[in-house]
Amino acid sequence: MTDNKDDKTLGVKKTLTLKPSGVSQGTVRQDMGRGRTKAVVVETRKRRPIRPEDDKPAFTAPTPRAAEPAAPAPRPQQPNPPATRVHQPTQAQRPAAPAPQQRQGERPRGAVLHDLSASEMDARRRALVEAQAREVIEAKQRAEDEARRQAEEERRRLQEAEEAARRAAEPAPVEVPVEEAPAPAATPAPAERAADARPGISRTQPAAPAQPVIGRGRKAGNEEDDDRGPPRGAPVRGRVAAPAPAKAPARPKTEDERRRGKLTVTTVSTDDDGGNARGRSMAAMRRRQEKFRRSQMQEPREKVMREVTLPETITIQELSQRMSERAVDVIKFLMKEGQMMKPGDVIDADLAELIAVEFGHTVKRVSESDVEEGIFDVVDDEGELEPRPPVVTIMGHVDHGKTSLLDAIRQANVVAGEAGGITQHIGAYQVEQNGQKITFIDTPGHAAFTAMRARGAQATDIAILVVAADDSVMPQTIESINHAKAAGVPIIVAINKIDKPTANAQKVRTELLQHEVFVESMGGEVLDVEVSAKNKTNLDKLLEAILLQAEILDLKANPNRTAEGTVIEAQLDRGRGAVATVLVQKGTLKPGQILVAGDQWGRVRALVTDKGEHVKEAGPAMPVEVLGLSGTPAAGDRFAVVDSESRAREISEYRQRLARDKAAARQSGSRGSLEQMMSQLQSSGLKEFPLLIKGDVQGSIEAIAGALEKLGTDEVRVRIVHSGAGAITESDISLAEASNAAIIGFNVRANAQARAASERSGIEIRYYNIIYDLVDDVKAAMSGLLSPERRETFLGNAEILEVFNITKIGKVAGCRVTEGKVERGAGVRLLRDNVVIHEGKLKTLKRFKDEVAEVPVGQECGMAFENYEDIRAGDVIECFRVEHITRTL
Ligand SMILES: Nc1nc2c(ncn2[C@@H]2O[C@H](COP(=O)(O)OP(=O)(O)OP(=O)(O)O)[C@@H](O)[C@H]2O)c(=O)[nH]1
Repeated sequence: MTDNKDDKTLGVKKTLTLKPSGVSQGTVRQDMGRGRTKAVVVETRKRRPIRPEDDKPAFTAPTPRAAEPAAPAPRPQQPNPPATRVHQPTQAQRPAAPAPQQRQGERPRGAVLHDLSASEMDARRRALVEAQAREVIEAKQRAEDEARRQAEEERRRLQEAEEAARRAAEPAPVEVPVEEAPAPAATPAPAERAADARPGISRTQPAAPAQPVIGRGRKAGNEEDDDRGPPRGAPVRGRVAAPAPAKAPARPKTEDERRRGKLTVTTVSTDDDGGNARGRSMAAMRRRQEKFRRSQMQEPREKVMREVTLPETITIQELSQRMSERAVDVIKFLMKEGQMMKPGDVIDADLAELIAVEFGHTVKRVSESDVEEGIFDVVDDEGELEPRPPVVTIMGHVDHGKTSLLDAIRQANVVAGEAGGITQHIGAYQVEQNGQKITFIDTPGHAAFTAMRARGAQATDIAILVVAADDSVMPQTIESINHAKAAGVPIIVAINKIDKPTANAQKVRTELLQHEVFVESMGGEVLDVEVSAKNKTNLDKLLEAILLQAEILDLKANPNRTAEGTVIEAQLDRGRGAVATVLVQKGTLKPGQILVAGDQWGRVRALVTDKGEHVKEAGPAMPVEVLGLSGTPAAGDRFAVVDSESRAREISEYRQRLARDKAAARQSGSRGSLEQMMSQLQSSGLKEFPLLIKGDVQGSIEAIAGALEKLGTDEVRVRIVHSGAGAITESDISLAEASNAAIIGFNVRANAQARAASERSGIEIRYYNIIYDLVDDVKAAMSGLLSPERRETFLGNAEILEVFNITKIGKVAGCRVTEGKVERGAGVRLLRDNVVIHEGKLKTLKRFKDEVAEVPVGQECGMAFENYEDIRAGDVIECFRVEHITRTL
């Protein structure tokens, strides 16, 4: 059926399709079997020009054109057909071959044509021409669409199947020897002609696989030859099929091939992307997208220029924040400059300015002390001032009766409660006389407290100089006079112990003259009162003298403003945290306010008076305990209320830096443990050795510092590089390391990081709980008489998780060993907030029900102390071993 139709068409087309060249192309539909068909674009190249003699018409055509394609194409010889390289042979092509034979039999039709008139013939011809032209165009269009669709499908399939699909596709080409249609005379159907127009495909395609085997250049050359060389109709099948298809994509196309745009499944699948993109995988696509995204992200943001306020020192983090830059960028910049730093590192203003300018900002350098501006020494209007109680400090030589006198006044017996009779803690309290309040600051009289006394004098309005009538003026009496005079504080002389038979008040007055203290009875203005603390004699007179003096001083303050004052003492209280005894000097302090005290800050949690009462406010000249600070400030530090936490933090950070700088400034070049320093003292004649003292309360530290200072001679003395209340921290170790100081812990312990740091740096930490032991040790060392060393080895720490009350045994701590190990028989200490609560021995060490010799880290155990039961969950049990080693220098 199809054949007949073709025949008919061919017969007509023969007269219409004379093409100038030997190349034509089109699409043919191929039967794929099982009802599937596929359109394939083919190209047919005719090698030999059509010779006129071949076009012998079978019948006489009325038009010249009819004569052209008449020659029946001799069927091409089988060995030499020009191969139409098509992936699948087209069925449509095959019928083309027998066409000439069939045309032979059409002669009768031609005879009929002769009977038609010329006009009829022309009309028919035109109609045919037009019909065919339409058909050709439509067929071409369909063929192109189909080819595109097929190509797209194929490409997609091939991409998915990658190499495997390609391999399957490449070797498959079926070489269809296309009959050498002798001329346009063959006049194939339009679709066929389109397909025939691409015969070259078949010839070039096979060349590709062969190439990698021998050599690209030579092979390519051969192919070129083959393309042109073989006689018309010569089959190229052998060359086509042979090559390894896997290598095909690697073969570069020849220029000729590109120009011709030959189409194979492979080229169809690749050419859409220009051929090169064929191998691009999804991963590559994703990488490309990712790269693009990154490049987008890395685009510089729009810069916002800022004026960055720079203090003298600043952390990188803070600087970054002020510049609104990322700290990591600042660190990167510093890395480029060869400096490895962390966000928390402190840099000086010069470097900070360099960085800020580099990041495109301007800087405004300020003095660090600016942060305190407007906080302290705020001047009040005269009209706002109200009378306030006087603040009195009692000063004098040791044992002249200062505490006794204060006790007598306060009607409380503090002396009896003091360890060794020495006042170690400074207190402050208020008493009332005739309805008027007087604030007393209890500065201990021991020589060790010299420094504290000096500070106390600054906070006070009136100094009571206690001089024992039986002892008269002594060195510390003179020192006290000097401090009071330096502070511009008026003195009231209390001549104590007048009850004693050896008392000589007049001698005291006379001797005071030598130190420019002129009492009233000697023609001066200094009030003097003869008292007996023991018998409470003339205490009223003393208080009246104080009030009289206060009246002369006309003491006033504005209670209606933010509070400001001085820290009298501070300590780390077990359970209450940091507790600071402060003296409010201006304004009124209230709970909830934010306080900066020294280098510490905090929100006031509670205010407690000297009598233990919680109060809602503390006005001028009122001493009060403040709870809620982040740490313990130093005695003598000034405090003030600020409006925000950030301000408080800023000020406290500034003050911490200031303290660090001061400490660093004090550091010396010497280095070593206590023994090393002592040996250095002896061998090199070193004049001083540095110590860092940490204690449980400020008072103890002052006592230790004073005692150690007192040991000093013209040749050698102790230099305290730093002292403070609280646990020994890593920063203490680094300071000790920098200044080569030994560390003394008085009733405190080093935390884990500090211990590790001390081991690393070889800084010795000595623990004491009795001042005299400490002083004796240092004294012995200073005089070169070293007793056997008591070396303590830290074994481990265990945290108390729970406390059990067991009948007959008592309290047992359920613990987990958090560090090292715990040994039975070793020494143990109970630590609460790193402060030693108890030191002793273990009564029991159990794992489950069994008594064990030791418990390693990570395990849980039960522990109970000998003769001690005040244990709480959260406490830490420190386990240590003690060795006594004879010292050798
Ligand atoms: N006879 C007599 N003895 C007194 C009097 N006042 C104090 N004492 C004694 O003097 C000794 C020292 O008294 P303290 O009050 O501790 O003297 P202090 O100046 O506070 O001493 P430190 O705290 O060590 O600086 C004690 O033994 C008191 O009993 C007094 O008025 N008469």
